[in-house]
Amino acid sequence: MAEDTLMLNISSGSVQFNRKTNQKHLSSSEKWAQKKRVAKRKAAVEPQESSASKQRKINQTGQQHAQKQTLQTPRSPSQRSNNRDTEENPVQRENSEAKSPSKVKTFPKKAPTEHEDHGRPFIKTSSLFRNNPEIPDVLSPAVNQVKEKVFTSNTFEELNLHPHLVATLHKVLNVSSMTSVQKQTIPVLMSGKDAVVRSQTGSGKTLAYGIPMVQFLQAIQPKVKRSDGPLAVVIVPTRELALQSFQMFQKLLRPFTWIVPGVLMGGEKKKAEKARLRKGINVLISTPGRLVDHIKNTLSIAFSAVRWLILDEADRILDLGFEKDLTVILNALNTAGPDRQNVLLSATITEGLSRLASISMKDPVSVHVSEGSEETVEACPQAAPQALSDSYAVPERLQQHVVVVPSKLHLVCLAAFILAKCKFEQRQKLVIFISSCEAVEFLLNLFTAVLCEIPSNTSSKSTSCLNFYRLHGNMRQEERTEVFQEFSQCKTGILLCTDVAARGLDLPQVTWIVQYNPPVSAAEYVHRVGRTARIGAQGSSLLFLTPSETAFVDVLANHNISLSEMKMVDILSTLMKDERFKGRGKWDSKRSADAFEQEVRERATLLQTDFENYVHASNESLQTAKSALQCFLRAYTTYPSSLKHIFHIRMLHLGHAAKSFGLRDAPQGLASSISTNPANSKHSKKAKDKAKSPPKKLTAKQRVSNLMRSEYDSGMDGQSKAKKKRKNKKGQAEESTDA
Ligand SMILES: Nc1ncnc2c1ncn2[C@@H]1O[C@H](COP(=O)(O)OP(=O)(O)OP(=O)(O)O)[C@@H](O)[C@H]1O
Repeated sequence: MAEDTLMLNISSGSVQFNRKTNQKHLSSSEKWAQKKRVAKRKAAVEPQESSASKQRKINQTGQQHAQKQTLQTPRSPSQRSNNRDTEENPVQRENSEAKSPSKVKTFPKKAPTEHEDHGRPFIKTSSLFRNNPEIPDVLSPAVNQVKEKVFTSNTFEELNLHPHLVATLHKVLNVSSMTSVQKQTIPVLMSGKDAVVRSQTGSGKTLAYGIPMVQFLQAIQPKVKRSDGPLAVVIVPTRELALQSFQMFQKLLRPFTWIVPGVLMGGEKKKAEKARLRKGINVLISTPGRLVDHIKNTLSIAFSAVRWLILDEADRILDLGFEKDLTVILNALNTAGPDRQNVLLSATITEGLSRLASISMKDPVSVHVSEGSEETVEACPQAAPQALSDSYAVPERLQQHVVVVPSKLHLVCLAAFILAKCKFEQRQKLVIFISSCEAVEFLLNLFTAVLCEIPSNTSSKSTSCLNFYRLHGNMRQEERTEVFQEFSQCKTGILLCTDVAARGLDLPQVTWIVQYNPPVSAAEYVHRVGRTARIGAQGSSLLFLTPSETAFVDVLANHNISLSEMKMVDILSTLMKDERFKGRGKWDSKRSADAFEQEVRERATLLQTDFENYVHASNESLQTAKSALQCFLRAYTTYPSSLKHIFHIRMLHLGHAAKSFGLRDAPQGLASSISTNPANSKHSKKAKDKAKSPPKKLTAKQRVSNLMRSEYDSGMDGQSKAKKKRKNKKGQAEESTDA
């Protein structure tokens, strides 16, 4: 750790060193330090068995030198005992390090070495492969995976639909036979009943409600007019999903030009939306918060004609603490309208959903698709959703993997995986889930700079195949829409995103889903992986876990989800194909397995060095990395209490987590800044005062909700009260000027 601190100290002076230019000025102690760094780096990339004797020698020399240093600058007992990387109580450890500025002064500034083979400005990367927790074998328990048949042999002609609607399905939407969920849901909805629909991701739920709704609307006599206002209201949790559903309705309604669809969503100009509402929208698709905003502030919105209410991804809408918004919406609909049909849909039915069903529906029919029970349509089973909540169906052709990676190696492992798929394979489209907007931004910049760099000293092909995109709640709406459309259309690319993209999005031809940060629940796991293997297609997913998180595999098994293990070393060995990360020695493929592994480690270390050099090259990139780390840690504190035994901040090693953000050490004061208990923060008077007052306790649900709200700040319509107040005032002003 002492060396790490030294490096932080060097870089905080924003100095880029070059061995060639600095070497002749080195003093003997500097030369010694340099030798030690080279030796340590060598040891770091060698297999542990073969490097043992070398390591002993280094340790002996190091001990002698350490004695000298101790004489120069006294060190605290806690520092002495913490000199070794340890997994124990990392928060305490980080605090004790933060309190010891003397450690920083222990070493004179050193000229770092340059990597001999590739001319990288090289400072030093502490060993990636030492002091990591042991990687346990992951035994995914055998489960009876729930299977749902996607397609049926039944055609839409059998449903007695308007011929133009059938023609549109064939010609515009390219669909001919019904999926199982459509076969079961459409007749129920055409008979006028309410329904709770659960079927696996990518099984065609949108058309399952879209078709009967359009059939109903086109048949209304006299014909629907714009001035009738909304006859159908569709609520979805994210803006992208709102846009996607709107586009689907645009297609479906093509032959019925008198029925007008419209979308309302956060981030769009309210004034323009008000104008559209005044003109008249018959099928209104909206995110919850924005609809509530219009209910409160737009005079021209009226629900007297509403006959359909659809809550898509209904469990998510409830999860996010949108209950209040939903109550406002339901009250507005109930007081104004005639009888209407209510439909709730999701691939994951939770306790919350059945609660929602009870507040908003009348004798709902439960449609549940699963193998061997294609005809399972039960009337009024209020208890059924609860009973179903234990097992989730995932697409049959989805290959699910898990890889256990120590925190320190997370970054290089993800990078190696991206290179494996997008540089060395063809036509791969990846979606990578990350827990915070800041970390998405950070990784985008880092990967674009380091992985897409075209090396000047090799003749290797351009890495232009690495097409990075990003999607998260802190982006401007126009940018979000643009990225969503572009990524939908691209043949190959990598989307780095938060959970804003987890639900409902139908992104064509996605081949891999990577969960770089684990999801907050088994249900969210199901929705994330559901962005691939849609509508009977093939797809794969990879879940990253640290050694301390492997019990999450059992949580998934409890929902009948089984994963197969991928080995970290197999992912890292992709680096053997990339000449940019070639190690010191000449690599010969005929050499032993040990030598191969050593070369892999060396290359991984070089890649990590590149990341760290990029991060430490400027104060700006350093700050970005630090704040991304902080957001990652904050997100980590928000796992629900039922998963705290697996995902607890106390189980994280902050120094190792820092490595996964290209930082050479955990930033000072990190533990106190992310601590949920103010009593842990001993640095400021304010914090001490705070500690005296009892901490404000939030429930797990509130914490998740808060995180999600900030995550989806605009995307999920989650707005702070103050912001809402301001907006409401502005909205009222707009409304009065409009009117
Ligand atoms: N009968 C069909 N035949 C062929 N393709 C279909 C059919 N019905 C829907 N699709 C297509 O399947 C894809 C997935 O549909 P949809 O987005 O409605 O799935 P979903 O069940 O709502 O998924 P999620 O749970 O992830 O929201 C879409 O591209 C849609 O156009």
